[in-house]
Amino acid sequence: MTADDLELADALARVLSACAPLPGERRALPTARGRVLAEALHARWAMPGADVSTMDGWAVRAADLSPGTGGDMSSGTASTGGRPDLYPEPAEVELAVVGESAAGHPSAAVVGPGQAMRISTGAVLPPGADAVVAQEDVRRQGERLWIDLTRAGAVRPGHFVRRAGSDLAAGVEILSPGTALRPGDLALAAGAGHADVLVHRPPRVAVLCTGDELVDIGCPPGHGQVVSSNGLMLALQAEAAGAEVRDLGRVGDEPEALRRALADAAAGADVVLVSGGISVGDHDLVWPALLALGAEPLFRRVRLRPGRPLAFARLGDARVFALPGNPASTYVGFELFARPALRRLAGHAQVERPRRRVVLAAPAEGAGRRTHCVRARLVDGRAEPLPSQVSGALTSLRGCDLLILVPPGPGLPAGAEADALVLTDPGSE
Ligand SMILES: Nc1nc2c(c(=O)[nH]1)N[C@H]1C(S)=C(S)[C@@H](COP(=O)(O)OP(=O)(O)OC[C@H]3O[C@@H](n4cnc5c(N)ncnc54)[C@H](O)[C@@H]3O)O[C@H]1N2
Ligand code: MOO
Repeated sequence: MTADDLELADALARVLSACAPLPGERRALPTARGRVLAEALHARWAMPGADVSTMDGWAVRAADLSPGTGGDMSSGTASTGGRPDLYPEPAEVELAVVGESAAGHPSAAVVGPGQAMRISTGAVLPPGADAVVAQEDVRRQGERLWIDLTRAGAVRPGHFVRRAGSDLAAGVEILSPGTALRPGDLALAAGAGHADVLVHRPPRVAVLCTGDELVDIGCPPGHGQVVSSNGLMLALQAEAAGAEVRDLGRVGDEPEALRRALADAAAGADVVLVSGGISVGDHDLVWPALLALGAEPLFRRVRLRPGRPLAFARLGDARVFALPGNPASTYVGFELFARPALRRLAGHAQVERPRRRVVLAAPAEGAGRRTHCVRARLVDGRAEPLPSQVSGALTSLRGCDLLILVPPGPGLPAGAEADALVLTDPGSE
């Protein structure tokens, strides 16, 4: 460990200062899910555009249904539980049927005193009417209608009516810049008059694995060989973070080939993710290759386990993350640094994984002067470190829900509290 090793927060700050939201592009709504809005959206019209019924039933004048206001209170037979009642409330009001207002077919006819118009859910309230009675609360015979007041209850103006503009007034802001668009947001944009939106362009990511020992997925490894699983993992992690990924496969530990592969990866990419070859061995050639290509070094190592030899540089327009080849180091390095970079480029306001204070179900080992990023599962609300924490062990990533940030020092006992980054919400996927 050297004085050059950066604290995690400092390293992340350097990463983020090299990333600004990418320019906007217009997208049709069906293709904008998950994208981040680069403009404020306003309602092009009020919603609903007119007073509409919320029930299938009858558009009426509320005054006709209130005793003593002129409706035909035909049968004063309200139930009084068998007792004689000196002032019986009328149980029914009789109205005359006039026309229909159906959804998509507003009626221009006026509902006059003593009249009711057939109306469906979502249909425009006709002129003259100010309330709706549900069809379950009436009886109809030909052109006559009797409203059962004991069932309908107090029918005041606005009863079962959704007022014009009650959802949204015309011109109000409906979605602000920086909103990550979800299906409900896009439905709102559509309803309020938009067919497309200005969203940040997604970051373009190139993934490259290095190492003479690597063989392709599906090939049985020979003696001393390993399957190159990091490329797949990084491509999927980057895709899940909203990036467009170009997987360049693998390149051997040969300087010229590596330089060519890195230059190719950087061309047209916003971010390059390189796995392996970033330690200090004779065959760790990624850093020298980046420097030879003229990359601007931004940091070389971080106080992190797994993932100490994690380097960051700028090569042309691309930000290059040189991630250590051990699978857990690659995984953790992506989560802590590359994912926030991709989210910043994509325009998200919240770039880091949500943090949660967790209680440890078992002890978590410390990593000396480094933060130990312990892979863990969430079990009954407690953080249970996965059995293996070896950076070269793929099993140390199996079912990983959380990255517990064990501070530098001797570690934490069972029952202790620690901050953790939440990777998944168990049961939600
Ligand atoms: N003298 C020192 N040696 C090492 C140090 C150090 O500080 N001084 N750091 C160690 C640490 S910590 C790590 S982490 C590794 C990082 O090494 P590299 O980034 O150079 O990675 P490689 O040597 O290329 O590979 C390490 C390991 O991972 C396997 N690997 C590589 N690529 C893939 C892939 N695409 N898919 C799956 N597995 C991969 C590789 O076979 C090795 O087993 O350096 C330590 N050494
Ligand atoms: O830092 Mo390395 O990633 O511990 O194995």
